[in-house]
Amino acid sequence: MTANAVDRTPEATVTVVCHSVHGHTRLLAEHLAEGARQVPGVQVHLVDIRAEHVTAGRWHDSEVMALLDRSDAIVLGCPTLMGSVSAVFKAFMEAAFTPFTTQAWKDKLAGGFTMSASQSGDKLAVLQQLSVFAAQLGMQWIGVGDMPGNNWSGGTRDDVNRLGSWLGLMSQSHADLGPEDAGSHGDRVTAQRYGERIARLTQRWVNGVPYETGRMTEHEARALSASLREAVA
Ligand SMILES: Cc1cc2nc3c(=O)[nH]c(=O)nc-3n(C[C@H](O)[C@H](O)[C@H](O)COP(=O)(O)O)c2cc1C
Repeated sequence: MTANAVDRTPEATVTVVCHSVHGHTRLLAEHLAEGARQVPGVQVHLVDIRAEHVTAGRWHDSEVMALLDRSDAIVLGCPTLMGSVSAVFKAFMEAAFTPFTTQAWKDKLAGGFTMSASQSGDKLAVLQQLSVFAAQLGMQWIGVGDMPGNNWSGGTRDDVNRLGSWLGLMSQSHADLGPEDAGSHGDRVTAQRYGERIARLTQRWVNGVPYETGRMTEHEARALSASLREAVA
C-alpha cells in the first residue's frame, strides 16, 4: 500500500457507552476500549451514561447523542440488575427513539457487554435486550469470537471467555470485592480482545467498498405504506 493510500484512509470511530453503579462494569468498559485503541486509525471514546441525566424517566444528553450519531460503531454496556439492563441504561435506550425513527444509526456496527455477581445471573437476558435494541436501530451486531474457557478439568476463572458467551461479553465480579477487582483476569483479556475485534471490523466496515444505506424516516415509511395501500385498493 502506498503512503497516499494510507493517507486517504478515513478514521473509524468506536464509542463505548457504559452505565455502572459501583464501577465494576466501568472497569470492563475500560479494558474493552483499551483493546479497541490497539487498532491504528480507530478513534475510541468511552462515555458514561449517568443517572443524573435521567429526568422523569427520560435520559437526555445531546452531546453524547451527537457523538453517537457520528460514530461508526457503538458498544453498549451495563450491569445486570434484576435479570435486566439497568434502569438508567434502559432510559438511555429509550432516548434512542429519535435515531430509531430517522434510521440515523442504521448500518453502524454494535456490540454489548454486561457484568453481574452470579456466574449466570441471567446475563444472557441483558445481551439479548442489547442486541434486539441494536437490531431495532438497524445496526449490525458483532459477537465475541473467542472459544469458551473454563469448560474442562484444567480450566480456571482466568481463562479467555471463561463464561462461554458469544452473543456479547459477559463478566462476573464477586459481590464482596470492589471495582478494582472487577471480573477476572480472563474477563479483562476477553474484553480487550472483543474491543480489538470490534475496532478491526469497524475499520473494515468503514474502509471497504463505499456503500450508502437506504433510509426512510417514519413519516416516509408511512407515506410509502399509504401509496402501497392505494395501489392495491
Ligand atoms: C438491584 C440489584 C440487582 C442485581 N441483580 C443481579 C442479577 O440479576 N444477577 C446477578 O448476577 N447480579 C445482580 N446484581 C449484582 C450486580 O450485577 C453486580 O454487583 C455488578 O458487579 C454491579 O456492577 P457495577 O459495579 O458496574 O454497578 C444486582 C445488584 C443490585 C444492586
